[in-house]
Amino acid sequence: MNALLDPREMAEADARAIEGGIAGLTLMERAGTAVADAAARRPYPTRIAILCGPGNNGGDGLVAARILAQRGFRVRVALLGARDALIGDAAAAARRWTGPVESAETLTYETVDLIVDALFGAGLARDLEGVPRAVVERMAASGRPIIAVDLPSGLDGATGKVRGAAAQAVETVTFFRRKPGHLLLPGRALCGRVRVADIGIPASVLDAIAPTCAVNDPGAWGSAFVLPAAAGHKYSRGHALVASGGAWTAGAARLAARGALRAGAGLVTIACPPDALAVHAASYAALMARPVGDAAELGRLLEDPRFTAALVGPGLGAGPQAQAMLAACAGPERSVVADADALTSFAGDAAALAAVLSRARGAVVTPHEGEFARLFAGDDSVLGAPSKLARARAAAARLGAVVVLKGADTVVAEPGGHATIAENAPAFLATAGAGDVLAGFVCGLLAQAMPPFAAASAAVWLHGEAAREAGPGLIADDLPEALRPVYARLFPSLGWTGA
Ligand SMILES: NC(=O)C1=CN([C@@H]2O[C@H](COP(=O)(O)OP(=O)(O)OC[C@H]3O[C@@H](n4cnc5c(N)ncnc54)[C@H](O)[C@@H]3O)[C@@H](O)[C@H]2O)[C@@H](O)CC1
Ligand SMILES: Nc1ncnc2c1ncn2[C@@H]1O[C@H](COP(=O)(O)OP(=O)(O)O)[C@@H](O)[C@H]1O
Ligand SMILES: [K+]
Repeated sequence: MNALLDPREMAEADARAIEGGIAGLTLMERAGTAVADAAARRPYPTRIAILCGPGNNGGDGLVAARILAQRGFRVRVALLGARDALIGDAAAAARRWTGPVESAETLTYETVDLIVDALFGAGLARDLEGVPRAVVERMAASGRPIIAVDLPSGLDGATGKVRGAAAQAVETVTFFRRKPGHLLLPGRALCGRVRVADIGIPASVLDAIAPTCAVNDPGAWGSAFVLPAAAGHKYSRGHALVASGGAWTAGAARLAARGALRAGAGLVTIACPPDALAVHAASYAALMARPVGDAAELGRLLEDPRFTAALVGPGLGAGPQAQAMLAACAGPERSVVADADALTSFAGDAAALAAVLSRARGAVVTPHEGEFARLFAGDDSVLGAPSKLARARAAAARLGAVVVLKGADTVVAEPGGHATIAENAPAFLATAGAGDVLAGFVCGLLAQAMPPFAAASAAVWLHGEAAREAGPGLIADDLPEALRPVYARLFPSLGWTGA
């Protein structure tokens, strides 16, 4: 698992490494060396200004300054605050810097080729105001390339939000593990390229910290991924049901159904109003279609226990009918995915949605920000949570279900607080129907009995990879097809031998 550490967990990792016998100053020396290496690799960075803050982030900058000066670069150090106010390891790093120290407040950039931003890192405690904010804003306005130490100063490592001001970096050097703020927008965009430097903190410190947030990649869910078994048959791979709207809005369900089938469900049936039957039956040979007039008929169809997962929402139309369809799908034998109109049907009434979902074997909801805001309207403890990560976690706890909060930085969270953050979705994935395919991927994985949190995370990652595979210009129809080469790479990496 590729853990992401919030600043509190990172401080604990530092502390545990120090308890284990690695001096804090040694960690700082390695951190500063990694920053110096990154600066030295930039094209022609002969004149480097290093802006150092009052804490250990500034200490890293002072170490980098010394090393770069030793390597022959023309280095200027500019400090925010008084030199004799530095304490601990940062004070020790300052003693090892024998050159002049300017004031960050008055620094000018005419003769600077590269800036190292070592003002604030994990210790950012409040919004930047006054002098620190002005320093960051002038640095940002200088137009010079900036290498950020740990985080662009002013960026909150836990939330990915800018607290007052932050300067766009071309590169960010962080230590040991990335933080949620490196992946959550706007943080991800502000960091530029992120390098993770090994500063000698042993990975074993993570056993005690037990981080609950991870990068969404196969390391987060690969062990739960269900590979086709030699002795399997189509029913053992699960039967997914996708509820469709009428003939005019049937495309959404078709995209989802095709996604579920490509994701590996053994069978996929579209349940649709009779007027849409012809369009579904004629569209895609591998899909089955069954006419279902209302929720009661859907319930009767689902008396067949071989239906292992159901998706309700895409193209369905919001209202009591969609609520009843979702309720008909939620049973102890079956996992459900509630998307789109199924979520809007419960606008402002998340408790009612939670009650329905609680009857399902497993439940995943897949809102985009608009659906999320509608569903939790009036619930400030969810909508007012400090980050996208915190909102998704609060929503998952409220619903007792896995929440996929979509966007360029899709967060998947489960009620216990575990979460993944995606970083592989290309911007061209924002296209009509892409969300329907994603819901279908989730449903297809749930149908194969993959646990909901793993299934939802895997679906989001696969969706991003499929988009990359399809490339710019993609439309939603391309996504299910593009899953095949993604699976062709993924399966062997998970130990599948083709048997
Ligand atoms: N031993 C360790 O803990 C290590 C820490 N490292 C570095 O240390 C950093 C964390 O150091 P610190 O915990 O000292 O924190 P920072 O150096 O990030 O910031 C803390 C300082 O900034 C001040 N401050 C916070 N918010 C402010 C605001 N809005 N306006 C004005 N002043 C503000 C605080 O009063 C404090 O003086 C990491 O980001 C990393 O760069 C690395 O050297 C690796 C080892
Ligand atoms: N800027 C972006 N970069 C990458 N992926 C994005 C971006 N914006 C949206 N997405 C993804 O595109 C999909 C859009 O889904 P959704 O909003 O439900 O659209 P639709 O209802 O048209 O299918 C989601 O998976 C979302 O995560
Ligand atoms: K910084």
